[in-house]
Amino acid sequence: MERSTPGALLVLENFIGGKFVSCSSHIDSYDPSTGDVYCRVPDSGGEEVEEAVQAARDAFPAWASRSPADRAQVMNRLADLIEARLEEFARAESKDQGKTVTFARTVDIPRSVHNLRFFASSALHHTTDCSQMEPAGCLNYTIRCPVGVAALISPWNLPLYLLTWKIAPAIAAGNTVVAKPSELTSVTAWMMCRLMNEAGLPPGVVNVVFGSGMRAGDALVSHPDVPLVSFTGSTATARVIAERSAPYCKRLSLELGGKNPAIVFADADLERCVATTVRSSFSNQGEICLCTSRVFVERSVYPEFLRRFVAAARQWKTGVPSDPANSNGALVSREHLEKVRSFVKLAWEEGAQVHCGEGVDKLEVPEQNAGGYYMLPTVVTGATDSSRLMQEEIFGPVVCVAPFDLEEEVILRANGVRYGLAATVWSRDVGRVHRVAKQLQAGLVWTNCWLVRDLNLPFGGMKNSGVGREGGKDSHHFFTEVKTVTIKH
Ligand SMILES: NC(=O)c1ccc[n+]([C@@H]2O[C@H](COP(=O)([O-])OP(=O)(O)OC[C@H]3O[C@@H](n4cnc5c(N)ncnc54)[C@H](O)[C@@H]3O)[C@@H](O)[C@H]2O)c1
Ligand SMILES: N/C(=C\C=C\C=O)C(=O)O
Repeated sequence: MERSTPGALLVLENFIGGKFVSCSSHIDSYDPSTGDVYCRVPDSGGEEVEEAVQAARDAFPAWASRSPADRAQVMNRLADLIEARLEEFARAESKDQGKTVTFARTVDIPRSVHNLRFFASSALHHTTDCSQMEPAGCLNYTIRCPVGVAALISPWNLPLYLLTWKIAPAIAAGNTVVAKPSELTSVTAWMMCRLMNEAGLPPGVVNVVFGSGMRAGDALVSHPDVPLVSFTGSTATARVIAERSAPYCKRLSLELGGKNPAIVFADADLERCVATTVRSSFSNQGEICLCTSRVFVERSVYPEFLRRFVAAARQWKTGVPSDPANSNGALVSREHLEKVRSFVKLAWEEGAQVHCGEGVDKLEVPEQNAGGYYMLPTVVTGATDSSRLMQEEIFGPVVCVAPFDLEEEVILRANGVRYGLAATVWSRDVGRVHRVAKQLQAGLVWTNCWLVRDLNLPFGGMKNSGVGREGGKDSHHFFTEVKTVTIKH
């Protein structure tokens, strides 16, 4: 059972039309590092969503008619205000999500600031198409217009980072939005709302409705006045959203789960490869959609890789999120911890080998954190390609390692899952890198690195990992309608 913290709890309110509006019912939110309730999140439903959509509709004409430069100025002010409170945001993100303060301070919050600045600036540089038709004497050109009220739904793993990844391109293009963050991690979105008026954002341009997917989320995606939904989350939820949106033919962007392979060829720089693969497998407790979940290693270097990898995984310290010595904090919730643990249990039951972590090493946390949702980085070998461990998204600090013999074989095995989000290839042979990258079914392929991101380039997944792409031009296209104008001169 979760324990309850005595004393005053943080109580969040919805942000609608530039004002905080209280809600009559709430959902408890837990501090994953202790298991204590520390915050109450509005349990919004149809009524609150209706109010927010109305506010966004009212604000749309004026915001859409502002120049991109004008909109960029407001967005940059919001970025500055968040940046000035970086430490406060980082600590709140850590307490809400379980991640280390170091990770929030160096990744989540700087990246949220960057999202706002990047999309503010990139909106100033988009061009449209133009063509002349001779001898008809016609000039054709395109115009891009904002779509209207955008529904933005985000998950719990990178709360402010993924929310700003959607809010920034949506409002930069002139849309107004109703956002719904995950009910598990709502605090930094609420903190950002507290800065919106000061940044000069007109009331109703950004509205945030907090609550569960089943109530607030469902009301939002099925609202007839919301023509566009950008969703990041699980594939299962995406299917429900697609069904609920279908009667209205809504425009959808779906950024979903992954089962990302890393492929290590014998000529790889093993030292760098091991260090980066430990990071790609376990960063943020393995709770990043881009985390490595399956590592295929060419047989001649497999024993050496495994020895070094297990040793490095043991060095990836797990514990209290505020301690700078720790690389990992706690998983987001008790339910999620149990789910991730169940995969390791399955590994034991199926006769796979667990080399370190869960069930092998001892995790030590102070007495006051005993109720927290901690789990050590866990390395498994001997799982078959068709096993649930090798097929299903685990989304926690568990990685499977397996040997391979041939290039063609490993491509087939890497592609042999329903997902297709990201892959990593380790080799010094440029020809091979190009050949393999081309054949991998993944929206992103990193070679000799991981998580290097240029926001100008498309981001998204193939197969069950998503529909559409976001980033730079792709986000601009998603958040605008294009129209062709023909003039006979
Ligand atoms: N591809 C990416 O960019 C990316 C990034 C981060 C996370 N993810 C994926 O997200 C998943 C983990 O996040 P999660 O557990 O929060 O996902 P989730 O699908 O359970 O929830 C995501 C969001 O959708 C809302 N939601 C749930 N049911 C809904 C419904 N019926 N209608 C509308 N909204 C609903 C939730 O409240 C939450 O805000 C993993 O699968 C992970 O891979 C993908
Ligand atoms: N959207 C991005 C990352 C998503 C991570 C998922 O957990 C990004 O880097 O732009």
